[in-house]
Amino acid sequence: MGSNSGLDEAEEHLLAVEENDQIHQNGNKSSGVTFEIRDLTKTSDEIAILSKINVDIPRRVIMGIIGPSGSGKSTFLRALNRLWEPPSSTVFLDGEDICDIDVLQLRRRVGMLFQLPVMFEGTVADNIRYGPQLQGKKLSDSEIYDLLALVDLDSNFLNKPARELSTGQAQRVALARTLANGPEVLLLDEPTSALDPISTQNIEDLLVKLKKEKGMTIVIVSHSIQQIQRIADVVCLLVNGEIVEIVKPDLLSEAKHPMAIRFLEVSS
Ligand SMILES: Nc1ncnc2c1ncn2[C@@H]1O[C@H](COP(=O)(O)OP(=O)(O)OP(=O)(O)O)[C@@H](O)[C@H]1O
Repeated sequence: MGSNSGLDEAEEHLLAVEENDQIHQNGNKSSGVTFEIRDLTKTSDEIAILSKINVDIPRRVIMGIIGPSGSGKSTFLRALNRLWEPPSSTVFLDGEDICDIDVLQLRRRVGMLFQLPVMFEGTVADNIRYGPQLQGKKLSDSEIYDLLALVDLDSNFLNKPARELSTGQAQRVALARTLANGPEVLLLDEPTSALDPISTQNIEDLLVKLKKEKGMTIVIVSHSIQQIQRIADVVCLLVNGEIVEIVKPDLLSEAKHPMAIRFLEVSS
């Protein structure tokens, strides 16, 4: 399925997600597509890492990306904010080729969170102030309180040394730091794989809240099919650099690609 042919049903599903009333009610922007990805291909030493990826990521949805190790999930995610530079005219954000967008501007609009949060020197407040400061904007304490509240941390965290946080707390501060830039899109690469179940649930609840209350578009790579089924509206299954299925998470068991079936069998 190199060119993702035969995905008509999935495209219909994506349109249905997009048409969802709740999605229309949130945020100020008109509904539609956040990312359009057209024939996104990457090869290394003649091996296809991404192979003719064609997919639209609708606004205000959580899209889960799953697939076997080495199938290209992180590479795909990194292409969306140019941590890996995609070929021009393959990834469009709000209709604009991302290669034509200033890279710092793009990364403010498309924030990213990794598996392990990296805290900068200084306090939690210093970390959260960092991004806006680069744009010459100084966040007030009350703006930082609001961001901390959004990630369910109380105001006592403001002056804590960031390096003394637990991994779960640090991941939430990393999320607040990303949100301080006011992104439209969040990319998450296995954001909870280093966290305990309660911290994991906190982050999952937060992502759903950010989609519903802030109208954000979220793309999350996860090794946990259960996690994707809990929070995603739509899921892409990547195998050998190809999208072989785009389905509603509760229909994953109906995947038809042999590698997809094998992956789902061993993952559930
Ligand atoms: N910079 C690079 N240069 C060459 N090959 C790379 C590079 N980055 C990744 N790869 C290769 O591309 C393939 C896809 O890697 P990627 O990290 O995107 O997979 P993944 O699905 O995220 O894997 P995992 O689930 O193990 O994190 C792998 O075979 C990897 O070795």
